[in-house]
Amino acid sequence: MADNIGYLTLSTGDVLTGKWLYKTCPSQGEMVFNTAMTGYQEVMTDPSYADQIVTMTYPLIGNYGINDLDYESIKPYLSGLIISYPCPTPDHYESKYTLLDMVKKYEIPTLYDIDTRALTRIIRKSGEVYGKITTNKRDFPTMKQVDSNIVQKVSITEPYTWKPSKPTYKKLSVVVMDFGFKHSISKTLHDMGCEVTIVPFNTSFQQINSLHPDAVVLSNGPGNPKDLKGLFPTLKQITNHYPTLGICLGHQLIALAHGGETKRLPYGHRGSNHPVKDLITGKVFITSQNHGYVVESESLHAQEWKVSHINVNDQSVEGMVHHSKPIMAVQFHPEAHPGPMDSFYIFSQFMKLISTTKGEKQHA
Ligand SMILES: NC(=O)CC[C@H](N)C(=O)O
Repeated sequence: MADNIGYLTLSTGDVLTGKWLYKTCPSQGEMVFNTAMTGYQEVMTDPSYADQIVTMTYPLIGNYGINDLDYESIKPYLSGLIISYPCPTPDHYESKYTLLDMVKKYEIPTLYDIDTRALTRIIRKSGEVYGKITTNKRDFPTMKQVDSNIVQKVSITEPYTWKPSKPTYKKLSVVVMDFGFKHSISKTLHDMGCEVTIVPFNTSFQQINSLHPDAVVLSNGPGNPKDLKGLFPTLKQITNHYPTLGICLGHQLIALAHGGETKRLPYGHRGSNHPVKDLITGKVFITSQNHGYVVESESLHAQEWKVSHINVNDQSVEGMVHHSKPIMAVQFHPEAHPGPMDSFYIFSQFMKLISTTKGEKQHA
């Protein structure tokens, strides 16, 4: 049994002992924790977790299995998975595979029987923690930050278009810039009747113009938004020209491209029950979140931007709208998956924004 023992060594000097669910190592990453009780398949396939070792705080993982429907990307990009108990006997009508099948298929280094509560306390206390999944308890992580080219590793290289199955009378076409997009974003737009074209993260303004879209979405994605500095002038041009929705990394990129600032949160927001207040309606929504950085509200030019949403727990910026241009952005995940659909209305608002802008252009 001793050869089933594996270690998670941390940049804090701590060593946690667990058992291998799938042994492939060593593997390093930024340590993050997700507090969702369900949605492990969506979490594992969300490209925003690239270069990160994800700890699930809910103790039972794998209990409803893995299906063919809930992939958020074609494959997982996370560096490792840390859990307490992997359920070997899933039960759900859509389940096709076990958690073990999944980690084996995609070769995700996975340790179980780890005290995930103790680990989460270390991450919460220390803030920025890096970890290594290894067979040697004296083998500590050398990694100090997520790769600054990580978006390039997860973005598509060739654009593709998804025609609507039931085109609506509005016939809206939307370009999604892929910084590591979750499939639920394009699926939601498609379900709303849009033609969706997904383009690589470094697509130029001219290339986007040649597609004649009605609107652009800047997707979620991994890493520090400031690492994409070279794209800010292009993103400013794009967002000044087209109705735009930014989601998570996309939200941060819009703020930076327009002269705002972002900062690192002490230990991030990752889970399915983060309360967010819509400052325009005064309503509070339970949202799905996965981010380590936030936009600094004081950095936004007040003549141009209004903070539209804040996090109820720590008052951080969760959304912004431009005063005169059709640009809106949210830090949380309105597409959910995993998590509640409470903030789905963001997509409806975006559709309205596109239609109004299109109508104004036609009447001009
Ligand atoms: N889900 C995301 O888009 C994450 C954005 C960014 N990588 C962050 O951690 O803040």
